[in-house]
Amino acid sequence: MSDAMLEMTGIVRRFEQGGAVLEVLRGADLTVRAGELVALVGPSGAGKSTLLQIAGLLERPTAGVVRVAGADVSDADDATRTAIRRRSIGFVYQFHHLLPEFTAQENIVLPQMIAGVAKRVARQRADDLLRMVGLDARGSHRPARLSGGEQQRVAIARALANAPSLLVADEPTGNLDPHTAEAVFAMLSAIVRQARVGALVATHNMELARRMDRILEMRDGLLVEHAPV
Ligand SMILES: Nc1ncnc2c1ncn2[C@@H]1O[C@H](COP(=O)(O)OP(=O)(O)OP(=O)(O)O)[C@@H](O)[C@H]1O
Repeated sequence: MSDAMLEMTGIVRRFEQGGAVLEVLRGADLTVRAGELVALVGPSGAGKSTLLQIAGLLERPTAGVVRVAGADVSDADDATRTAIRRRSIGFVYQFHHLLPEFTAQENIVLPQMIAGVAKRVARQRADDLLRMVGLDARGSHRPARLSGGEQQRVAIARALANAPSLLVADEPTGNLDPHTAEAVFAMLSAIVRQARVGALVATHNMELARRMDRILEMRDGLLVEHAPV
C-alpha cells in the first residue's frame, strides 16, 4: 500500500490574459508521503503558489492528475472536492488568517464544527492541539493578545483540527523573526512526523528548505528534485 498523501502527475496550468497564454506549470510531478516534509522552492513568479492552490484543491489544473490520500480528485465535482479539502487538507499561510473576534480555542473549534464535529468533541480536540503547540494556557486569548509566533502556532493547530492527511503551507514562517521562525518550524516538523501528515511547504528560505526531507525546485514549469546535500 502506498503511503502517498499527495500525488500530482503531469500538472499543467495555463492562464489566458487578453489573448496571450501564460503556461505557468508545464507538466509538474510530485509525491508527498506520510510523515514527510517536502520543500517547494523557486524564484518569485515561478508558480509555487499556483501549484499549492492546485494541491490544496482550491484550483483545478488545466491538465494532469491530483490524488489526495489515494483518492483521484481530478474529475470530482466541486462539492466533492470541497468535502475532501475540508476533511483531508490543512492550510498554513504566511499571515495567520485567524479570525480576530474569536479566541484561539474557538479558531480551532470552528473548522471542526464546519466538518460536522460536535462542539464538546471539537473543544476537547482544540485543547489537545493547543497543548501540542505549547499554548494550553492561551486558549481563551484572542489573536491580538498573542505574539506573532504564538499566532502562527495557533494557525498550525487550526490546520490540523480535522486530522488532515496533507498540510499545504505557503511561507509558514515568512513573517517571523529568525529565532521565532526556527522554533515554529521545529514544532511544525515534529508534528508532521509524529502525526504522519504529508507536508508541502513553499519557502524562499533555503536554510529551512535544507532541513526538510526533500527539496523540489520549480523551474520552467517543471519540478526538479535537488540532490541531498
Ligand atoms: N489567476 C491568474 N491569472 C493570470 N496569471 C496568474 C494568475 N495566478 C498566477 N498567475 C501568474 O502565474 C505566475 C506564477 O505565479 P505564482 O504566484 O504561482 O508564483 P510564486 O512562485 O508563488 O511566486 P512568489 O514566490 O512571489 O509567491 C506569475 O507570472 C503570475 O503572474
